[in-house]
Amino acid sequence: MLNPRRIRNQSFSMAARGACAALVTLFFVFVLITNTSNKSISNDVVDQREQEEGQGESPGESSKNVVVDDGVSSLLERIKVLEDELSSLRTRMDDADDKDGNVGVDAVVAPLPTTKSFPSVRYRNEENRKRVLITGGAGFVGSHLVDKLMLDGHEVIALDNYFTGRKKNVEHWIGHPNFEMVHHDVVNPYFVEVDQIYHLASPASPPHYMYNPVKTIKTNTLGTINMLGLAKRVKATVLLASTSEVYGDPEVHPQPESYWGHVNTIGPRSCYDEGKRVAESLMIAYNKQENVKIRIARIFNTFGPRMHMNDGRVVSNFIIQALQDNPITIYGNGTQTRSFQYVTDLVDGLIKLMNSNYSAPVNIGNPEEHTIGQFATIIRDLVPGSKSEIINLESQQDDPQQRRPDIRRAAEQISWKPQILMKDGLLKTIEYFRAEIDRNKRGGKPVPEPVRHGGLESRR
Ligand SMILES: O=C(O)[C@H]1O[C@H](OP(=O)(O)OP(=O)(O)OC[C@H]2O[C@@H](n3ccc(=O)[nH]c3=O)[C@H](O)[C@@H]2O)[C@H](O)[C@@H](O)[C@@H]1O
Repeated sequence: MLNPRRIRNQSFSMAARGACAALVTLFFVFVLITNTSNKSISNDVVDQREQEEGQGESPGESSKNVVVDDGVSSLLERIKVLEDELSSLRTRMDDADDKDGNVGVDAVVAPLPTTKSFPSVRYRNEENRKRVLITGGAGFVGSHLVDKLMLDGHEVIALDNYFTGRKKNVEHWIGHPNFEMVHHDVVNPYFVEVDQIYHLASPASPPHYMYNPVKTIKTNTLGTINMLGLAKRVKATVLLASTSEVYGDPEVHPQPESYWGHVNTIGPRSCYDEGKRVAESLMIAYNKQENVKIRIARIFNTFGPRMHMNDGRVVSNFIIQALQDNPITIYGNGTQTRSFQYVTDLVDGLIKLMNSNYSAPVNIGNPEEHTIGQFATIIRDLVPGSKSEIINLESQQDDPQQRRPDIRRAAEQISWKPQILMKDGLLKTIEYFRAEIDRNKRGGKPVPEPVRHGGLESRR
């Protein structure tokens, strides 16, 4: 960054140096002319003598003496002016001393910006390096996918409209020659030459997707059409981040991909559930009709670092509550179940699916299932010394009562199964939120209250 004070003092210093140089030059000129004038004066004496001795006067000689005298005095005047100018510049430079008590030009030299360093990435030649587009690339899952693909040596373009994504999640790659962050909303078309498209853009937390249900539907329908249109044009493979929510409040347990689901088309969750169901239909239609290469991942509950503090989902809510000794809020009686996977397992599954030849939907989730009541106790026990009580609040409308993925297809088709135990993932996530809370407190910012379903102002 250019430092205005530094620039100002540099110009003072240049002016001062200029004035000094002028003074020195004038001094030498003065000495030279003075010598010449002395010579002239002594010549005059000789001339006068010669005149007295009867030799003729040279008419120019006496007038030359007058000119020399005038030149000397004007030079002296000029030197005086320059001395004054120099002294005024010195005063102005002293006035510009910085507030830390440092003095003059030396004090205001700010350090130049250092070159940013990046995590080291694998080298790939042109043939093996893919150009990859990730919609929702600055979001919780998207940013972990960016990390994995970048470290693996690919070129990544991340699109995000920053509704729930944050630049902070990918800032460690900004400026890297293989990475590009683009502010763009997928409801508008986007054109770029790529080999693969991971289409993740959409709010995924219930309070976020219920905040603007029309936009949620547009993102999942128009956004998916735009990405499929792009894939068709540039012959890219497109992967849709679908969801376990396509199964609704399931009547089959655990849920295999063959289960059609149980969704309330007019309930508060339908903007997301039906949005993703249409997105899956669009994928299949573009595949059948236009030959677009497609992959469909049905993602089950996922957690990890970079979840938003006000994400509102159960993992972030419970951890933030436990870390601050606030009541842990169970919606309903806590008998509803979920199965939680750590985000790096999900990212591995997405990449394996993308690089497979499999076009039908695949569940990606960890089958380790707990009731929400049990989960509250697990989290509190993992936060040493937490004094949080566990309380029950009103239940959420259409809240799925049981959820657990059948992951046999993932094992068979893409050789994937989760590697991280839920507890190990939770410990990492607790440390992440602990650091976030400390950072907020140090910055004097309030720690956001956990958001309830419908807790964000709905847009009417
Ligand atoms: O985490 C995810 O990956 C999934 O999260 C949500 O689905 P949901 O299972 O309803 O997620 P949460 O809001 O985390 O709720 C899980 C359960 O915890 C309960 N809950 C949540 C928050 C809270 O403070 N207390 C609480 O009891 C909810 O009522 C629900 O029964 C999204 O709708 C899915 O698309 C997404 O895949």
